[in-house]
Formats: sequence, structure tokens, C-alpha cells
Amino acid sequence: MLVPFIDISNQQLSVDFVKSLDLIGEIILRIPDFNDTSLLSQFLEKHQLDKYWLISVKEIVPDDIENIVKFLDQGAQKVVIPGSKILTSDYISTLPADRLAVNVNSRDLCDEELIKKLAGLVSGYLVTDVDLESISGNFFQDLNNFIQNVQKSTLISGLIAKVTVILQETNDIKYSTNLVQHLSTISADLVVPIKYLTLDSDNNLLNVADALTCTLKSDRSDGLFITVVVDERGVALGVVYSSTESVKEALKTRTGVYQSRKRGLWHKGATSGSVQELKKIEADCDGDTLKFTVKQFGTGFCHLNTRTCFGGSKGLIALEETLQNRKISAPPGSYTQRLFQNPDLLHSKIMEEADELCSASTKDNIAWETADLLYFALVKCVANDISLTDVEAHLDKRAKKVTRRPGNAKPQWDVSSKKATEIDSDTKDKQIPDTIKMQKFKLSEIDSRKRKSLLKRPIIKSDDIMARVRPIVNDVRNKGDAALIEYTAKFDKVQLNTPVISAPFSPEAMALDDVTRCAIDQAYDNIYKFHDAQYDRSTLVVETMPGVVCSRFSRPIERVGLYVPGGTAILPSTTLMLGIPAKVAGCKEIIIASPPRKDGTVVPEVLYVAHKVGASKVLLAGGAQAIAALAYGTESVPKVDKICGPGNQYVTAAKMLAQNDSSAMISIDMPAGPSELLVIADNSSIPKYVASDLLSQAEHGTDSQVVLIGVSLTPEHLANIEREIHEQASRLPRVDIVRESIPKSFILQVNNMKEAMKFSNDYSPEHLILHIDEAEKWVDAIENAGSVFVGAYSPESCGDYASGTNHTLPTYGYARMYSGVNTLTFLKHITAQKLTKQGLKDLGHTVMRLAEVEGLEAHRNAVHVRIHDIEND
Ligand SMILES: NC(=O)c1ccc[n+]([C@@H]2O[C@H](COP(=O)([O-])OP(=O)(O)OC[C@H]3O[C@@H](n4cnc5c(N)ncnc54)[C@H](O)[C@@H]3O)[C@@H](O)[C@H]2O)c1
Ligand SMILES: N[C@H](CO)Cc1c[nH]c[nH+]1
Repeated sequence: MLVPFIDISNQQLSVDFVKSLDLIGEIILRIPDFNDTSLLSQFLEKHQLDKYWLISVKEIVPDDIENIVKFLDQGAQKVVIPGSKILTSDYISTLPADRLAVNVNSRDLCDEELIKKLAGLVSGYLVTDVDLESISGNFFQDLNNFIQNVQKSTLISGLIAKVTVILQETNDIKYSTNLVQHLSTISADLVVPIKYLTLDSDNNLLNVADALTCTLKSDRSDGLFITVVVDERGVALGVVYSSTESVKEALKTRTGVYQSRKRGLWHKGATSGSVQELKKIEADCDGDTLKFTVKQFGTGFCHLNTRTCFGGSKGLIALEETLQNRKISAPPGSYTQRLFQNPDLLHSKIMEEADELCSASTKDNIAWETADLLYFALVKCVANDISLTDVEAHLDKRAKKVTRRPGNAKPQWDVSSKKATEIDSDTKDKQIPDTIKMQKFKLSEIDSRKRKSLLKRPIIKSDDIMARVRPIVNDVRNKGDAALIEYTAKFDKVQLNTPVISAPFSPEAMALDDVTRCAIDQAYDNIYKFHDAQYDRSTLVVETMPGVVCSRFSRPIERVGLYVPGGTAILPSTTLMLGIPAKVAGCKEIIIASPPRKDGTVVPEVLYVAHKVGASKVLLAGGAQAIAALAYGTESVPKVDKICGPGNQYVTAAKMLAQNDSSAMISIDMPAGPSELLVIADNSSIPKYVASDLLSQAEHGTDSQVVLIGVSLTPEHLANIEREIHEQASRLPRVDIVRESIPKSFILQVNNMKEAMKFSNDYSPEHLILHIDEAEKWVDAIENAGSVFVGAYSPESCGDYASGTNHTLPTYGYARMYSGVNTLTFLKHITAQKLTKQGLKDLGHTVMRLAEVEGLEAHRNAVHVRIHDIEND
């Protein structure tokens, strides 16, 4: 292996070059004097090295010791000190051995006594004064013996010894990969002054990547090195291949560059934007695998747009990602966003959680409280643009300190000096912090006004929303694509070059793993079957009286725009629910609109479905701006005839505005707003199923509303459902949303099924689930609901994704008069009639009389002129 050597008095160093050298491992820094700390501080400030050893030009004197400790505290990996000093200084010998290295003159290699004495006191050896000639002669054998002795003696103390060799400076010195390889056969590293190193091709200098890879071996026929890629926290992102060429490029650019087996040099992220900043390249213990540590940007490492090739994140990384997303755009009413905006609240919560953690005593409780505290602490970090990696860098830095602080508490926190208050851990454990619960009412105890208010949904301030949406719609109408791009940058924080992707879509952009693709394919087939069955392609023909034949046939709506929400959750399932009926109906042009991801792309699942349903374009925009583009058209978005799909209040308001503007010539499906669910449950219900169903809709948004009607529930049964709600909710990744939506939702206790059904029909829920005995028997009693789920094994999630029914349904009580999206949504019906002479003769007098009643003479005459002819024929 190669160890670069830098004399820090050299002012000419290129910062970029030093940064690249820092990627391959430890660097030895030579400082003029251990007594002078300022030069090193300046150097480190400029170069920010990760791992370095320090050696001084001047002999060490007793006064230097304090500074040596300072250097170690500051982060030096090892300080190189002559053996005589280590053995004679009481203080140095107490410093940790893994932070000390010794310089050994090549003449002393055979001094076994010295090696024995130093064993356990140091972990690094710098063999000096080696001349190039001797390295292939006897000296090599001596060095080999020395290394074996060192390894034996240090092994006992549990240390890993590193032996490095530095050559005497001569004029004609030439460093080669042969020399590096030669030394590596006996586990010695070659120290090379920076002036002999290069990242380019220069025959007189040693290329750093050549020196790094020359000691590696590949067990592959193509000679490539298996390369594990990890993030800064050591989490594996995936496995790729490297060659000497790719390592050269990686070191030069300090980015993730690999060797693709098919396509040659592969600059990771060059096309997807998911680039990597290179942090470290290391070889494994037996030199057949490389490890690249990187900072990953964009959607992630995997081509499937997940963070890693082994799936998404979890634990603290997942929490950090969620918080960072919330900071960019949080759902309305998000608790995390409230914390971002209110430092006082965050301060109080951190203090409160720290206090609760101190009082926690059982394992579960301690874990619970620690999780709470970590959450609030991380909110504070993210609010101030501090990452987990930054926090860990501090921990690592602290771990390098050799001096320890006493660690006593500040007086105001010193509980040992105060009279400790006994905490009854039993009571404490029973208090579940922030219970997530619904409001509760009994039908028999509320008056009609209260009942009416329970039937209402939260009031939407539609004037406010309209006032916000109108200028957006007008802008898009007047300025087209430019306005679309501008609003996407404003609301979605994405800068697009073009707002539209046209079919055929690139296979890479819709690449999915097999499991996801199969799931989508099965859902597609079921939804297709159910929607195809709804399409009656025959013509309806009725002879209303002899000679008068009326008919009706359907035709698809030609151009449709399908809105797929993407604010708080991206919904490929909505793409299925809208795209399939449009395809079944035979719409000629299908355009899908959905807010883009942070990297400006569309989710591959959405694109895959867009491709399956035959969409011609995907519009990368959300909210009112997307609806306006579909309604009026822009340079790149064709105007459509009908817009379908759910969305937030801005989407719904824009749909209503467009529908009311006759110049837009547009129709919409229905006002589909925030998701809602009503569950009717009796004592035969299974509490954990009931709770899971309620939460499945409550997690959609802070404005989602769920209702539980309990039919003569026993107090125990109701308590079990409530406990399940809290416990399951607390484990959800979207608990922040649920914490807002559940308290706005309610449980209503009734005495019998008749009362339950009456309330449900009056409420007209988007989804209705029957968790009751003999559930099918009650289906006949349902008058109003968007979609019904019958019995314990029909979770609403099945209708959301894959059973076959549609999930775009009327909310807000509109189920009273609207149906959910279905195949007919994308069809229009045309009627026709044919009258024979006799038919007209028989019907004509009725028509003429009615026209006379209405005073419409021309109508009457159109019949009269014909009847006159027929009668005079
Ligand atoms: N009823 C149904 O069938 C059904 C199905 C699925 C989803 N939903 C509902 O759809 C909704 C989806 O909402 P969403 O927000 O996640 O996604 P969305 O795609 O509807 O809205 C996101 C867009 O809103 C716009 N926006 C955000 N803040 C804005 C502001 N301050 N001013 C103007 N525009 C702004 C942005 O352009 C953004 O792209 C949820 O309420 C969910 O319950 C309903
Ligand atoms: N439940 C939503 C309709 O209100 C639809 C949906 C999409 N993904 C999951 N659920």
C-alpha cells in the first residue's frame, strides 16, 4: 500500500490534490516542530484531512508533550515519536498505544530487545533511512523478520501494527508500483513524498491509483475488482466493479466512478442525477475487494430509485430522510413543520422528553423515551441543516480525544445534590405519553344539533382557496409552460427544463423490481376485468310505439387528463384507477399529471402504469397549475376534454374553476377530496382489524376523517379497539399525520344496527366497512356510500389497490349523488331515432300540440309540413 508523505511547510500544495490523497487512507504529515501548533492548525483548516500521522523535524523535547496530547485531541491518528522517548517518558507511555507510532532506523531492525520493549506501547512503525538499493537485498529479509516479530508482539496486546517504510532522499529516486507490490508481499507500506505522486499519467511520477490497485488481486476473468459501495455511515448501498482506470477517474474527480461490465467507465449519476461524492477508497483485508465510501445524492444508489440496492432506509436514517422532506414540503398541519416553525415549542419538547427519559425505568419505557428524544433532537438538527453524519463526525472526533473531562453535571442539573424525588416507575409506565385517540360520543346522549354537526366534514375555506388558485390558473393559461415551470419550482421545489415526458417512455425510467411489477400487473388485471365488465358495448334499441325507434350508443371521450396526487404520498395506484377505465373506454389521448419527485423525475411505478394504459404524455406538475395546463393546454400540454382524479384542496378548487369557465370547455369527474372512512363494528369485530382499517385512511392526510360507529360495544371491547388504535398508530411512519387526523375523528356509540345504518346513510361516507355479524345481510340497507367493504376479511386497502373496484370516490357527502370513477366516467352516450312515415303520422299530432303549448311555431311546422305531405300522398 501507499502512504503519502507531506511536509506541511510546503506552501505550494494543491488543495484538490491533497483531498484526493486523503481518500486512500492515512497520510503522514511532517511538521517543523512539536512546539508549534499554529502551522498545523492552518494546514488542517485548509485541507480538512481525515486520517493523518504527525512527525516532527525537530527532536522531541519534554515541553512538547503537552502539545502532543493537544495534537491527538485535535484528531491526529498517530504521533510518531522516537523509541528512546517513548521508553523514557512516564507520560508518553501512558498515552493510548493505538495513537502512538515509533520511528525505527533501518539499522536497528534486528534489535529484538527494542521491539519487545515497545510492544504494547505503540501500534505504528516508521522505518527510516532505507536506501533503494538495499531494499531488494539482505535488508528485505531483515525487514520481513522485523515485521513478523512486531506482529507477534503486538498481537498479544490486541493491537494491529502498521509498518511503513520511508526511503532516503536521493536525486535519482524513482518510485514504482513494483516497489509498492514488493513491500506489500511482507505487509509493509511504502511512504512516498507527495512530489513523487500524480493523479495523471507522468512516467516520472507514481500514479496514486496504480499504487492503490497494484496490490489488489481479482478472481474474475475480466480482471475487475468487486467494489462494495457504502454511505458515510457504513450502510451498504450496493455492489459494483472497479478497474485501475475507473479508480483513477474516481480519485481525480472525487466522485463515484466505476467500471460497468457492459458500458465501460461509469460515472455514477451522470444521467440520473444521483451522483456521489467520494469520501474514501479502501481495500479489504485480503486485497480482493474495494470499498467506496460515498455521500449519495439524488434519489439513491439503486437504479430502482431506492436508497440502496437492498431496499429503503430504516431507523434513524429513515427518520432523517422524512424530516428533511418535511422541511422542504410538509403536509398541511404537519406536526414536524410546526416544530420547525416554532423553536420555543421544540425547546420545550426536548426538555420534556429528556426529563421523561430520565424518569423511565423499564426497558420498553427507556427505549420509547429515547426514541422520542432522538426524534426531537433530530428535528433541531434538520431545522439547522445538520445531518446525522455531522453528528457522528463529532462523536468520532470525541472518540479520538485522549484527555477526558470529568463530566460532572452543571449545578442546575445536579440531581445528586438535590433531594431526589422518588419516581413511582409503575405509575410512570402506565402513563402512555400523547395517547392517539378519537373523540367519543353516544347517540343517546347527543341532541339533533350535535348529530348534524357530526355528519358534517371539516369546513373548507373555499373562498380563500379559490383566491389562491385563480391567479395560478390564469398565469398558466396566459404564460403556458413558463408558468408551469415557475409554479413547480415554487411549490414542489423542483426546477424543470421541460414539464412533459412523452411516450414511448424510456425502459430505465420505468424499471421495477420483479415483485413490484408482478403486484402492479395483478392489480391491473383485476381492475381491468372489473371495469371492462362495466362496459356495455351494445346499442340500446327501443321501439317506443310502432314506427318510432329510439336508440342509444356510447363513444369514448376523446382526450382525458388524469390527475395523480403526489404531495404527501405518491400514488401509482391512482394511476391504475384512472388509467384503466380510460383505456377500457377507448379514450384516444390519455395525459397523466403528477407532481415530480425532488430530482425532477416521475416515480417509475407511475410511469410503468402510464405505459400500460397507453398514456401519451406525463405532465410533471401538481396542484392547480397541472389542472390549468390540462384544461387550457400549453405549448407542450395538449388541452383535454375531461379531467379526472383526486387531489388536495388546490387541485379540487382548480377543477371546479375550470369546469365553471365555459371557454375551457371541460368537464370533471366529481369533487374528490380528503379521504374518509366509516366503520360499523359490533362485539363480533376484531379490534386490531378495526383499528388497522381506521388508520389506513387516517394516514392519508391531516384532513382525513375516520368514523367508528360502535353497535352496543362493551366497554372492554371499545377499550381494546382504542388501545389498538394508539399502539398501531405509534408504530406508523406517518404517525405525525395520524396524530392530527385521529383526534379530529370520532367514535359514535349506538344501540342497534338500524341506528348505525341510518347515521351511515346520512353521513354518506366515501368508504364504508362492515365489521359486523352477518355483514352481507346489511348491504341492502345501504343507501349512500362510495364503496363498501363487507366483513372482517375485506380491508379497505384491497379496494385501494388491487381487488378490482375503483378508489377514486366521492367524499364530503357527495356519495349521496355521485358515483366513484368507473368506465362510464370516460364515455358519453349518444341517442338516435328513426321514425317511419306511419310512425310520424301517429306521433305527429302529439308533438304539434305540445309545440303549440310552448308557443314554438317552427317546431310545430317541422312536423306539420311532413304530415301534410303524408296525408296528401
Ligand atoms: N378521494 C379519493 O379518491 C382520493 C384518492 C387518493 C388521494 N386522495 C386525497 O388526495 C389528496 C392528495 O393531496 P396531496 O397534497 O398529497 O397531493 P396533491 O398532488 O393533490 O397536491 C400537491 C400539490 O399541491 C400544490 N400545493 C401545495 N401547497 C400549495 C400552496 N400553498 N398553494 C398552492 N398550491 C400548493 C403543489 O403544486 C403540489 O404539487 C389527499 O387529501 C388524499 O386524501 C383522495
Ligand atoms: N384511499 C384512497 C382513496 O380515498 C386511495 C388510495 C391510494 N393509495 C392508497 N389509498
